[in-house]
Amino acid sequence: METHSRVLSDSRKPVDDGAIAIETIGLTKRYGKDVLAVDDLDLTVYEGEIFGFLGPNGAGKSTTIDVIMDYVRPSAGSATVLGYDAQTETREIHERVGILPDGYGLYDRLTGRKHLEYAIALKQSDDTVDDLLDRVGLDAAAADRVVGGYSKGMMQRLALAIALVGDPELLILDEPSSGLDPNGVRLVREIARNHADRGKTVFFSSHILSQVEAVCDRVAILNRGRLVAIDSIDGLRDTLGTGSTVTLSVDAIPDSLTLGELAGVSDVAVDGRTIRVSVDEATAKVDVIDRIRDDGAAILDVTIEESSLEDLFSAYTGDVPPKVDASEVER
Ligand SMILES: Nc1ncnc2c1ncn2[C@@H]1O[C@H](COP(=O)(O)OP(=O)(O)OP(=O)(O)O)[C@@H](O)[C@H]1O
Repeated sequence: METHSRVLSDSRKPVDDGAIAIETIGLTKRYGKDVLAVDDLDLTVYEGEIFGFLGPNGAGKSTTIDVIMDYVRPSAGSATVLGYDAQTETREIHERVGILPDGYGLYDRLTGRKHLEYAIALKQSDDTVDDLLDRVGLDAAAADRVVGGYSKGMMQRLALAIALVGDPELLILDEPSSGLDPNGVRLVREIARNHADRGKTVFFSSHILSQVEAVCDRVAILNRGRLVAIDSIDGLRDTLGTGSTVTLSVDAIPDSLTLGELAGVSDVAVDGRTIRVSVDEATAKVDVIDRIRDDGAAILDVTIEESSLEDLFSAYTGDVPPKVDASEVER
């Protein structure tokens, strides 16, 4: 398989290259001699974007976030957040950023309410606890219990509420959907959209493509510490031709099936009264449906399966991403 070692060009920059929310230049982080967690990363995120930061486990996403929040120091390169230097103007950054970290950092013996009260005091915000609870779907009774008894989903909702305190200019979400049920996943998306609709920035880090693609304007793909692509999801799919599969049930297979002639169609397979069509251009999906009707078949059902993150990763890196054993990672 072809390996894309260069960073593909960005086909969907905001029309008006507005103010910059996050910028890293040559950012590099080594742990000891052997681990190169982030490797010469140049990244620009614009204000008002929902920016997806995608990569398999161990790609360096959390380390990048750790550097831009000054939780760890880079080995080389620099980062700015909202125009402030990540290393020398940390206070200014922390006042303006809300972060949902990977791993909750919550205290078992404190109630959810106490956590929020502390966060509100720290940010000197006029938010109310009840309003924040409401935004993340935690009820008041749950908030009065200690966090030690919370489910993973409840902890994630509480951590999200803490990130929202003070209505930050930049919201950093590191694997925000972990532990959440589908309603919680939807809630994260709504919160991200609502934030961006009000001109604020969301940096959404995840290894799950479906969650990123549903909400992000642009994405960067990180692999083994290196930026391998930065574009919209559709742009990535189009560039790579990893495309989607359209599966159609029809009343009868037409005598002359002319789908193979369509631009953007790479493969057609027929099984009984099911037609499976691989397309490598987003616009070809609708053309496939039109053409089958023109060929004389009635369509009874259609499903569309987009290429998975694994397909995209494989296309960019030429191999399956490495899995990192959590026990190997000292935090
Ligand atoms: N404190 C540390 N000491 C040593 N190595 C580390 C440390 N933190 C991270 N690493 C290593 O750096 C690399 C990048 O890890 P990082 O956690 O940034 O990746 P990630 O993309 O966020 O993945 P995940 O989603 O699994 O957290 C991995 O190889 C990891 O083992």
